[in-house]
Amino acid sequence: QRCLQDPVSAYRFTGTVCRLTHPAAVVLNEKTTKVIEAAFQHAKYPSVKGEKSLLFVGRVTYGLENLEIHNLSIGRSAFELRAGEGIAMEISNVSAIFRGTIQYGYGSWLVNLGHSIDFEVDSQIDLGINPKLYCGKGKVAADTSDCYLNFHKLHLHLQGDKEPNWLKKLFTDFITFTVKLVVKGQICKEINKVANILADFIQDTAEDFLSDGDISVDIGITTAPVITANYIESYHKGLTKYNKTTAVISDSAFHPSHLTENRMLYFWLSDQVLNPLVTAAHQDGRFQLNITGAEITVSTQTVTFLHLETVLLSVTFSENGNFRSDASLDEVQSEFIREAVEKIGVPKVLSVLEVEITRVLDKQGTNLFDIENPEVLPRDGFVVIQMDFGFPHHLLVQFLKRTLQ
Ligand SMILES: CCCCCCCC/C=C\CCCCCCCC(=O)O[C@H]1CC[C@@]2(C)C(=CC[C@H]3[C@@H]4CC[C@H]([C@H](C)CCCC(C)C)[C@@]4(C)CC[C@@H]32)C1
Repeated sequence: QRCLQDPVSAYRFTGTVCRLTHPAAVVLNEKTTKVIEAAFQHAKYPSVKGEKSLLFVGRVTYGLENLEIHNLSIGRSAFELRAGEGIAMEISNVSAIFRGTIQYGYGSWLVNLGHSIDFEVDSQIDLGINPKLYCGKGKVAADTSDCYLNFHKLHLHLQGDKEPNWLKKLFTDFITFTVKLVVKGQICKEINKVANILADFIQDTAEDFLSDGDISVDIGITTAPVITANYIESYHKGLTKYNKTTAVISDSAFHPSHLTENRMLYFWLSDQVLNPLVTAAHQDGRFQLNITGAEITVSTQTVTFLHLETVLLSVTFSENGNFRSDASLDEVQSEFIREAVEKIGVPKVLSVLEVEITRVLDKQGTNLFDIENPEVLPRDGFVVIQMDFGFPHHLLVQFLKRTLQ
């Protein structure tokens, strides 16, 4: 299913929503300088060659090779969420030294001369990027083509400055113009690559988190993310896949008012995501539980439990949380089952479910995230999971390793 243009109509097919508020973006932004550093260092600077014909005199050839970046340091990064537009980012006080080799020569019908010297350019740059988020191949993608570099300082040093001044004068403009052009082109291209690797990394991590064994969840997006001054919000299918069957969602009805803005990270999950997920887990034998040996007294009868599972399978819970039996049972049996379920079954199942959910969360690596005060809020037709978090350093290392592959 392709991305729907209109978010409101897309909400019907949206099983899960992720809202990242401004405080969360502040935490992520603290790592931006590391991401930008990776982009500068990972950029490849192509060689540049040119020649200029001089009438009746001959032609001058020149080229820039082996351009490398050294002594990179990134100042500070500031950002702003621009409603309905995107993210405005300013990375200031980027200082770096570019080193390379300049080839120059003179040729005519009479003589050909050539020489090369090493140069160093000491630079101070301010970087501006305005990422826009869009729907790219079913995932959130970033367009950072609105990218510019302001060079505050660009001092050229030729090899030991042993060369004559005329050479420096002749080539200073060429070298500084070419370094500006090559560096801007390569850095902005690298940043776009890194931004999309980051977006993919986050979505792949979320998809991996929701997959275990034969059960997986398709969190492809249903429409482009929405950006307000306070948050970034993405809309995902949330379709459970199990045994070659994929769940269907047609009217899950998300509304932005379902979420607040005082926590860092929100996940909105429709019951139409949770029900197929729990059903698949049950069919996959994840929730088998035998309770034997327990005794209860109903009226004057004491019955020993042999298999509560048998009793539970014949009991379903009604909408308001009370239970009703499937089969028509007489009064004593019905009371017996009520006691059995409420006094033994539910506490026992909850204690086991708590352990099982914690095991799954740990197995999926949740414990590796610095999650603070997570809350699970069941609502009518959906569940909200909200939390604060610290950005774990190991996650940045994992991401940068993927960037530098
Ligand atoms: C019991 C308590 C424990 C609970 C533990 C969690 C339980 C969760 C349960 C269910 C979860 C189910 C829902 C999962 C759906 C998640 C889908 C999901 O993965 O949603 C993500 C979609 C992409 C994105 C919008 C996002 C987050 C960050 C965004 C990125 C931030 C910066 C990125 C810029 C492009 C970087 C620019 C800087 C660069 C140097 C130029 C940006 C904006 C790209 C997009 C992502 C959320």
